[in-house]
Amino acid sequence: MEILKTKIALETFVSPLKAIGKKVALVPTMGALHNGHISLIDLAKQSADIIICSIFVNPTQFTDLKDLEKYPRPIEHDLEMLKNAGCDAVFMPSVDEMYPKEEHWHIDLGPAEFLLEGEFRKGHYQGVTQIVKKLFDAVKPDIAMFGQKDFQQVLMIKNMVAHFHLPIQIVTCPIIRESDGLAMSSRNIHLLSLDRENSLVLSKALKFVVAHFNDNSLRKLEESAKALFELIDGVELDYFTIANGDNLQPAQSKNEHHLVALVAAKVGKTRLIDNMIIK
Ligand SMILES: Nc1ncnc2c1ncn2[C@@H]1O[C@H](COP(=O)(O)OP(=O)(O)OP(=O)(O)O)[C@@H](O)[C@H]1O
Ligand SMILES: CC(C)(CO)[C@@H](O)C(=O)[O-]
Ligand code: BAL
Repeated sequence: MEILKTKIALETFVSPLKAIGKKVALVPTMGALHNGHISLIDLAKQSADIIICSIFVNPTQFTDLKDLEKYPRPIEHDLEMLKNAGCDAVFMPSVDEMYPKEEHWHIDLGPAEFLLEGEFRKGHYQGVTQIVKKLFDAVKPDIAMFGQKDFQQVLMIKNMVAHFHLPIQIVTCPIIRESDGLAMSSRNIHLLSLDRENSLVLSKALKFVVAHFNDNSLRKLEESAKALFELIDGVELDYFTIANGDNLQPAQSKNEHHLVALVAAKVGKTRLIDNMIIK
């Protein structure tokens, strides 16, 4: 597995492969890898010849400095996991490599930018699309894999790709969960034992809404889900919503084509997100 730290090294690796017609997949990550990330690598292998994983903790998408400072960075373990998964190359640039000079970035991502995560992490999706565009420019992949766990992120990245007319296929990969239902996430490492137990309320509330979808109105379902959070000390709900899966506006009718339940909550000091597609 190649370890590439500069854009020049990346280009030297990838250009000859593209020149002979190899299909290149990019799996962007911030490291602290788990089986959710590995599932993205596995799916990439099914649709491309060369798999490149990027590891970069992108400062411009963090709205909370403490969150950035304590983001886990177990790089040796990550490299071992990627090698075992059959990844061809890892792109792990420094902050200076990706941001050599101060720059302004602002693109129109549509009204969904300001909802949900965009409301609680203001400017987050400008930072995410800024770095993903840089990664796309550096790798020039044919296809890029993203997790459904970051549902809104996939929507924002698709909007960015449309904005720049990039010829890149964006694939949404299913959420990988622990056996008790908790969605795998790099930040789960911060959950102390009681928090770990309490964290199950996210997936339980989502499952409740999916299971009882036909029994009640949308607003009643949301109320019942929210009530589950009130029962637990040490969990602070940011939002629980049933939304239109195409634009993330609160769903107005059960007849809408795509519906998704989305949740974000602070469990102890750790903020978690999760979602389940209803239809
Ligand atoms: N449980 C999961 N199942 C499938 N994909 C996942 C899962 N967790 C993360 N991903 C995807 O992996 C990619 C990289 O995510 P990232 O490195 O931020 O990891 P993470 O676990 O989401 O970390 P955190 O949410 O704590 O930042 C993203 O596209 C993300 O959606
Ligand atoms: C897509 C991404 C790698 C951009 O930094 C990040 O937001 C993530 O890990 O989901
Ligand atoms: N997985 C999304 C990246 C972030 O939380 O910043």
